[in-house]
Amino acid sequence: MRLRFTKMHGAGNDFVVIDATKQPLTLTPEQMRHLGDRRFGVGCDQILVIEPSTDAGADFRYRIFNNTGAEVEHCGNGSRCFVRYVVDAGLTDKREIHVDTLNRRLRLMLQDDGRVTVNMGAPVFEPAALPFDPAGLVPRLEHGFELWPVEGVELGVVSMGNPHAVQRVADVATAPVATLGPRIEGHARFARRVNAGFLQVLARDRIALRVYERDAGETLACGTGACAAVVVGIRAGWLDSAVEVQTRGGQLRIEWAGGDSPVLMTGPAVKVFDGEIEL
Ligand SMILES: N[C@@H](CCC[C@H](N)C(=O)O)C(=O)O
Repeated sequence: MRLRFTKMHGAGNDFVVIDATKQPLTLTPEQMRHLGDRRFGVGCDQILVIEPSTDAGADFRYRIFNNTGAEVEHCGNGSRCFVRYVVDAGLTDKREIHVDTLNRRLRLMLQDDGRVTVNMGAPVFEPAALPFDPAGLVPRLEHGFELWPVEGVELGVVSMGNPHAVQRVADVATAPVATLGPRIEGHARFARRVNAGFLQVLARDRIALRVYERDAGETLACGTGACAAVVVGIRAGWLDSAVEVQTRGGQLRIEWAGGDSPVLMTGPAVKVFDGEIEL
């Protein structure tokens, strides 16, 4: 099969985007892995498949697969690329788009400067939502927020639709992302594994962040990871309600008013090239 695709990135988190709005497409996990392979395939962190909506309230449905072929619930940087793609491909003339993912409906807005703002929904802090098993652990409370001792560090756990465990570090440049990241990602307390964030507070409105993503390993940016880090930082009393997040691949802006209010994420979405590959 010859497959047409578009390569895109959001702050360096890169995607193979596939338009399945006109005809259904099913790729095997092996085909996904081939697409994701940076030497033998195209190369990407995630694969995004855009489908027609199955619900009257949404404009599209989009599915997200890590480059291992595993389907996941949410991808912040990918959702911005999704909007850029459907607008540039003429699949919609709207600037405010509603899309269904595996477990959330997102509202996304294309800004005049080309950046995209995504209403990411509300964070969920209950350990069961990740799921995270805290049995036998005694958390340290920081401004009333639970930081859980796991692998010798303190983790704030939060679901943004997908699972995140965030730790504060003194310096992201020297943080043990490559060694500790996989240990947290695959820790037995996270039954569906977890994205491991390393957060450095630079000021009350500015952080630096690295994320060791579930399946994909460290990426240049993680949108849901940025949301998770900021909401953990706000709940722990380290951050104000609007924060610039410096990732290794670019800058994201995250806003959260607390409680049940949604997290807003604004950032870039860039097309790299169109291509075709034999699968
Ligand atoms: N890069 C993404 C997150 C992709 C999914 C993640 N690796 C998971 O397994 O949950 C983002 O920008 O949010």
